[in-house]
Amino acid sequence: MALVGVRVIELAGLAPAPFCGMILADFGAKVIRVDRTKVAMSLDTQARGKQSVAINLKTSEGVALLRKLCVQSDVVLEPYRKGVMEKLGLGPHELLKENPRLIYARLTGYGQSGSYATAAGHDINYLAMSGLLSRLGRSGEKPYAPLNLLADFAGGGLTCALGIVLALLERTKSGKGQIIDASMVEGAAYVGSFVWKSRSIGMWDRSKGQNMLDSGAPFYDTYQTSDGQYMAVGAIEPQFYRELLKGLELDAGELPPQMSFSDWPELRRIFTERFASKTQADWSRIFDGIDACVTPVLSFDQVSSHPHNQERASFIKDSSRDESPRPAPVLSRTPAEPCLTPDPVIGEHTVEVLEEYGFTSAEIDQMRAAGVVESNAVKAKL
Ligand SMILES: CCCCCCCCCCCC[C@H](C)C(=O)SCCNC(=O)CCNC(=O)[C@H](O)C(C)(C)COP(=O)(O)OP(=O)(O)OC[C@H]1O[C@@H](n2cnc3c(N)ncnc32)[C@H](O)[C@@H]1OP(=O)(O)O
Repeated sequence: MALVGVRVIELAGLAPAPFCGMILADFGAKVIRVDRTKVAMSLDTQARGKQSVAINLKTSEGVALLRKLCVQSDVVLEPYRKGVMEKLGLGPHELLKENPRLIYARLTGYGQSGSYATAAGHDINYLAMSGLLSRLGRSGEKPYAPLNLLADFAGGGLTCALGIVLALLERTKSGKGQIIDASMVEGAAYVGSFVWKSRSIGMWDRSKGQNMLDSGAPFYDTYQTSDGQYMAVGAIEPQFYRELLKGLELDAGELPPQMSFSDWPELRRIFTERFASKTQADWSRIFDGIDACVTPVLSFDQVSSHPHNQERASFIKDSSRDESPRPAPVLSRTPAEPCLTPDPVIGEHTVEVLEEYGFTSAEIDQMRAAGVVESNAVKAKL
């Protein structure tokens, strides 16, 4: 795997940093999540392949321990509000002094500077501040956040993982680490570069929900089928649009032109009526093999049994038979090998990791007795 040999210390966070850590683990990094002590259970649902060490950072010994782990690693990934790590004496400048090769990734909403830097927030706030949220949603309706995918994951976790991999690559030349300031506002805005930059060709001249790709166009939308399912239509180019009409058994000569904005409501009405006349399975059969850019909107239950996804093994099952997406993209020589065993319980690997980082059994026992660290065994399932 591409990242074998890379050691990552991930401070436990809510959603974006865990995803970033999981990407690194999927591609071979050893990712050690630092959890709090005295916590009933972890909220990290993206812990695949990680180890867990539980440290009480409200003790000076806990902070000293974390410092040792960080300076003997390649990457630190921290998801806290600006200033939290500095308050602990674990800011990047201190740690980089001890380990100049360290890559110190800071994944926050607003970044490390600016007047919002210390403000709390969540995906929807970051998306709002990126400008993108103002463009999302149907015409005449309020802006709509597409789950917490854009800021937390695309602009946050994924962009931060890119930053870490870039810094690792650069380190092979310079021998030096660096600090990564990953702001989810900026990451989301960057993911939205197409929207920003395609304004110059008039793609977004109309208001929200009335443009080609924001649910304005009838040929780029979803339609309900007679069994209450949906089909997705993305027939933008004229040759695919022609095939769409063919599949729907509509006569182009009797319809308004594809690009006539004023006729879009009427076209949508016709498509809606047509799609409502057959089931999703019927439409899938009709459009399979036609280059019309029409596909079923698959539910989580349907997705892994769809022949295409099955043929590519795009979804995997872990040892509990829980299904999730296989890591992407696929690398030809060094693909990801996602761990299929259960996620770690908090403190499951405390002893193992501390031993690996050079602590003696006596030191570990002493820290456990003093409540600096906690180690927990996996409960047997009856
Ligand atoms: C009913 C509610 C249940 C909740 C269930 C939740 C289920 C999961 C749902 C996921 C939802 C995801 C949502 C939509 C998101 O958008 S997640 C993205 C959130 N934003 C970010 O990550 C941006 C960067 N982070 C932040 O801005 C802030 O961390 C935050 C998310 C607003 C949370 O703020 P807050 O709780 O005040 O924490 P922070 O200021 O970061 O300080 C953390 C404090 O914790 C301490 N800490 C850390 N590790 C340890 C440890 N091992 N042991 C002891 N203490 C620890 C730190 O030292 C720090 O303490 P202090 O400096 O406050 O004294």
